[in-house]
Amino acid sequence: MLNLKDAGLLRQQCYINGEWLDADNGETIAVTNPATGEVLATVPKMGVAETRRALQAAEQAFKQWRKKTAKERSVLLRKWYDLMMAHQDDLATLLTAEQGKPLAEAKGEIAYGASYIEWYAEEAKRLYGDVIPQPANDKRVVVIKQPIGVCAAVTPWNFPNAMITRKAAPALAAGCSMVVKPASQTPLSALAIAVLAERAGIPAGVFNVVTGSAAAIGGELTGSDIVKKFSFTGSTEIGRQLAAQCANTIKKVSLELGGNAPFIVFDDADLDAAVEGALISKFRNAGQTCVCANRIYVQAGVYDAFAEKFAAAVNRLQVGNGMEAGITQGPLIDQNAVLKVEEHIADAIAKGGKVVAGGKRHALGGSFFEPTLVTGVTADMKVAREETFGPLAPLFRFETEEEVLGYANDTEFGLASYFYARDIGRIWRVSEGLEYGMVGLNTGIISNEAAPFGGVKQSGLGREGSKYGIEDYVEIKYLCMGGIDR
Ligand SMILES: NC(=O)c1ccc[n+]([C@@H]2O[C@H](COP(=O)([O-])OP(=O)(O)OC[C@H]3O[C@@H](n4cnc5c(N)ncnc54)[C@H](O)[C@@H]3O)[C@@H](O)[C@H]2O)c1
Ligand SMILES: O=C[C@H](O)CS(=O)(=O)O
Repeated sequence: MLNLKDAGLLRQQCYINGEWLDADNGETIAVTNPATGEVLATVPKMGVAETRRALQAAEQAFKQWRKKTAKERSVLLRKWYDLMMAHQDDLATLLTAEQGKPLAEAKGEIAYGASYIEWYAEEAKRLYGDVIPQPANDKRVVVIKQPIGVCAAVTPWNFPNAMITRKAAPALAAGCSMVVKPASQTPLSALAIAVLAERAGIPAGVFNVVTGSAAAIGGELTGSDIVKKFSFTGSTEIGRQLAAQCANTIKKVSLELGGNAPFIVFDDADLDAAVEGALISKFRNAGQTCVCANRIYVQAGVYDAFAEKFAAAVNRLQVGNGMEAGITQGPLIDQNAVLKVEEHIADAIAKGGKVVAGGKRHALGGSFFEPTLVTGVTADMKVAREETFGPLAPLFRFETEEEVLGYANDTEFGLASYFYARDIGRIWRVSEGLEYGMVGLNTGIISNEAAPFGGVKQSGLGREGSKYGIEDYVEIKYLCMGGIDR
């Protein structure tokens, strides 16, 4: 079982209005370790009634939470951050156990998730309004920002800590309260975040976690008029559905959805740096991140050299249980994820692709899969249009800058993109030409709390992180004062 220094971080109940509760009917959902298949714990299978009570608690708590000064909220968020970092090892152990990523990556996610709480503990005090030069001498115009109200969040399994704090931190900093539904595969990280919120002194009802039936809970979160802001991170398919469910109550909606990131290597790139960047962008979390390189385009003049170097690097990846030292790739989340990777590999081979590394399920069995590199990939293959969300690196060859920009932008997605080059003119032309919310230039890792993370096209709406990320949690109101000249 889990060897936690602080056993209190492992919770098997939901956190609603400051209480730890079972489902009304006592039903539970098992949480399993994707590396071993063992059952780690169970969590409540809650539904509409419990979710409604959580929203009512959040509504009541909002009334007092919004009245705290920004500085008072900032102090509590900072305590939450300090506790998260103090318990980084235990939180990482819980995360690796339920999600599978290597422990080093899990520790990195805890620090990354905590950094959003740290950032918004500071940003809370800088949520400024405006004084607008009066349009007439008898008037004065002032803009103020007020918390939007009760917020709801639905989050994915691949980053079970950071995808929650990236929403809860700006929400609470702005003076809002929140109800979170984590993915059923990875609820333990969410409940541990709630433990630390409670210990930090964040008042009952301000932060709530409900686990259970996604459709039932999601239906209440998107349908209830108590919820003024709905934030979703997950697939584009589900995001469309939930955004539509929010329409009846005209909620403010933010969506962090699927990606299909191009990773472009030009012939003036630093090839070793490009190999390093492609490796981490593609294989972080076993390829299960929304910003993973999904298509790797290499200019013809350096294609063979890059392919050789990259194949050697892919073959050095170590597959195994993320709890073990030296492991750099854990299991995929489930068998469906394995089937998706196999489907993309088979399709690529059938249409002329060549497997030069990996290519099949790992000898460890279960949902372990060999890190895979396929060359000779073309635009007619599934891997060019669909998000693989697994350890498959497809190499495409291109000749010109104009050609590769056309390939890169030929998708309904627009989240992350990457390219390696050193010519300053090319850097500006390609950066401005890529139709994505984020561009990684000579780096494969772009995510941080100071930057506005988000996508365009069908990769989402809104931004998370940075000064921009808190704006989705406030309403702007202007005061027009007359009679000033009397
Ligand atoms: N843009 C980003 O920041 C970002 C971050 C992480 C993951 N993602 C995307 O998420 C996907 C993988 O995550 P996933 O498999 O958890 O996605 P998913 O859409 O299947 O599930 C996401 C969340 O939605 C819930 N959900 C599913 N169906 C629902 C319904 N009918 N009603 C209410 N809730 C429902 C799930 O329980 C989970 O909590 C990938 O497409 C990935 O690109 C995007
Ligand atoms: O998978 C989606 C996450 O947003 C990835 S990241 O850790 O923020 O880059």
